[in-house]
Amino acid sequence: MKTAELEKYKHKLMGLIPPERIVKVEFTRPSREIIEAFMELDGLTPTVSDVLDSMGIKGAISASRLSPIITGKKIVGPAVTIRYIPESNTPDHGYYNMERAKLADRDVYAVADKGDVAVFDAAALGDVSVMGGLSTLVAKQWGMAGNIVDGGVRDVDTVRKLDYPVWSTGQTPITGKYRVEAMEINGPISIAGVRVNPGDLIIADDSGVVVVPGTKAEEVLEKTIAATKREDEVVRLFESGASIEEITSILPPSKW
Ligand SMILES: O=C([O-])CC(=O)C(=O)O
Ligand SMILES: [Mg+2]
Repeated sequence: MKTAELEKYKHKLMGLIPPERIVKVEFTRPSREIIEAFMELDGLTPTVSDVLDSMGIKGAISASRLSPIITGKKIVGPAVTIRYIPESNTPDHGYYNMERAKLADRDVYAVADKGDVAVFDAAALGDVSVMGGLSTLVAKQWGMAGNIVDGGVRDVDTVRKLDYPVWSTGQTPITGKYRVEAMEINGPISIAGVRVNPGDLIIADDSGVVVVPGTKAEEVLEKTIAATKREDEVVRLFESGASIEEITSILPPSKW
């Protein structure tokens, strides 16, 4: 990216990644209204996962694959992305030659808007960290909604103390410094086999993570509200002792 376009972010960028590896800083995000409407719903990721199934979209990832570091959290926000690949040298080279580490997490927060979700494609290297306590402090301070890390996270106690929502492949003491290299900010990435473009809507809770294509966010919201209402009605009918005929009549057969 041209340095001129990054001028606006100059006061926050730490220069952790060469500027030409920042693909874009402007892109369309789902509106605040859509995000808030999703946030109000209970049982969120399972219902959205069903809706994506019905629309033929691959977007859901289980919590056993990307696990919440703090349970009981729910986040909804537009994705900003960062992609890592492994270094070929062992870390000794980096330490011995006092090389600069190639983690760029704080630069992805620097080009994000408040309420964005930082999504890390770290090649599913769960034993190697691409963020920790310092990273969490910066992300929280700058108003990120949370992080989704297909890779490792360390300083887990600090992440919990700062009460910042993070889902990850692994938790580890082993740093990614000199083990991985940040290749791109805000390009398309994949996490757990699911594609993420910047501006896609990320939804995460205790059941897992779903990725909703940005352009489909409104349609998915409408369908999710309708499905949630149907399920709430089933619960109400069960609790009020309604007949099985009555209950099954309001749900599509696929629900059973
Ligand atoms: O080395 C790392 O993985 C990053 C780290 O500890 C931090 O952000 O505090
Ligand atoms: Mg640390």
